[in-house]
Amino acid sequence: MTGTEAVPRVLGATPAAASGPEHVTEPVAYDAILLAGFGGPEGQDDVIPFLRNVTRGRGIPEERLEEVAHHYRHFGGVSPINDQNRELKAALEAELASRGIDLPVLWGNRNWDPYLEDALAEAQERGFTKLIAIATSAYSSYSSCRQYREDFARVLEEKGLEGTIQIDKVRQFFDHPGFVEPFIEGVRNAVDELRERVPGIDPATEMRILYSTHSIPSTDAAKSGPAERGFGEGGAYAAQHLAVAEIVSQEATGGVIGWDLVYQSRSGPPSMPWLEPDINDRIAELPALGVKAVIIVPLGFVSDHMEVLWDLDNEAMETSEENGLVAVRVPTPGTHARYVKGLVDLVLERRDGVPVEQRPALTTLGPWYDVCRPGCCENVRLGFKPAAAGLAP
Ligand SMILES: CC1=C(CCC(=O)O)c2cc3nc(cc4[nH]c(cc5[nH]c(cc1n2)c(C)c5CCC(=O)O)c(CCC(=O)O)c4C)C(CCC(=O)O)=C3C
Ligand SMILES: [Fe+2]
Repeated sequence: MTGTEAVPRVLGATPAAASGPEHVTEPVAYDAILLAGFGGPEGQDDVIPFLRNVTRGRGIPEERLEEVAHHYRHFGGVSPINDQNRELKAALEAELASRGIDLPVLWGNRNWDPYLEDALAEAQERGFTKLIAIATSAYSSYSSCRQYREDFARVLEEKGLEGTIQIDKVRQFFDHPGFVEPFIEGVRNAVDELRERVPGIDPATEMRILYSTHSIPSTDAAKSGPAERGFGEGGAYAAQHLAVAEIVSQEATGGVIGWDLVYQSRSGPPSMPWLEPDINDRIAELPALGVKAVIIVPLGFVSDHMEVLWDLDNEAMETSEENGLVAVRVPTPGTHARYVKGLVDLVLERRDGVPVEQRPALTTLGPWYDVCRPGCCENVRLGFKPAAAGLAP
């Protein structure tokens, strides 16, 4: 700490995240923000081509694809994710305007229209050469960080824009207050709601908080984040979720209510290990512990996309009911004012080259890196691919 300002760093600073080549503290004159989304289908005809885009070369079993296609078909073939990103883009533009910041927002997706290619074409047309990307994913792993960076590099290469357009990326923001505070508020509200719905309930013994995130293959998890920091089997991915869950529990309940980190939306062949326990398996164990009500927190997700609507609001809710539990699902950050403000702060942090000591982070793991090391979050199954926004090898 420099002592200039009280930064809300609940657990104090950690040497591992201290200033180094992974943090950029030189100001950069960015031309625009690149909002990089996942993308989703917007009609029945889009469903299969979209799923082909997502799963190309991944070895996802046919039955799993049919199952996921069914989730989309249930909602008319429309994923909510594109509208959520349209709303986020509008909210970012309003926040930027209200703060007098002149940075246009270009939106492009990895897997569906509008594509990253379209956003880059627009950047080229408008003569932009320095973009700061916000990917709609908060944690470190292949799927939630590196895959975005590889796609930036691929599109720049395909368009012959390497060396002309620079794409930087804001740090993974899992422990930024703008991302975490909406969850704290959501858990507080959920506790109040459950007290009303289950009169006389004892939160300490009869409530449980389940922090849920996307399962990923165990090999991807082990490779998430820099190996040097020794995060163990679950890698930075599991460590980050555990640290954020701890903070949310402390801030929202004083640590009184018991909690677990659980996983959802497993894919891949059954023979391949993915992170566990599955949320539904954990829910089924809770009645035997005396639990009567469960608070489901979609801690791994920035908005209410398909995995939240289907796997939590449908499946996990049904499992809770079957097990005689009252359940509440907490909102995702979505377009919460604190989240939107936080994303703009993350952009300014890079534009202005804010010293690391002044960057807010609520866990000892962060503030996370601006530029990743060469092998960070590499996918061992798919092999090495070049990635933008990284340190030179
Ligand atoms: C960590 C993670 C996030 C980040 C969490 C976050 O920050 O949001 C995320 C986000 C998303 N994943 C999404 C959709 C899909 N993901 C799939 C497949 C996979 N996801 C994986 C992981 C993640 N995925 C993995 C390891 C696979 C296996 C294939 C592979 O190794 O790459 C498949 C194929 C079918 C299947 O296998 O399930 C689909 C359709 C959507 C759009 C939802 C909508 O339309 O609303 C979003 C935002
Ligand atoms: Fe996914």
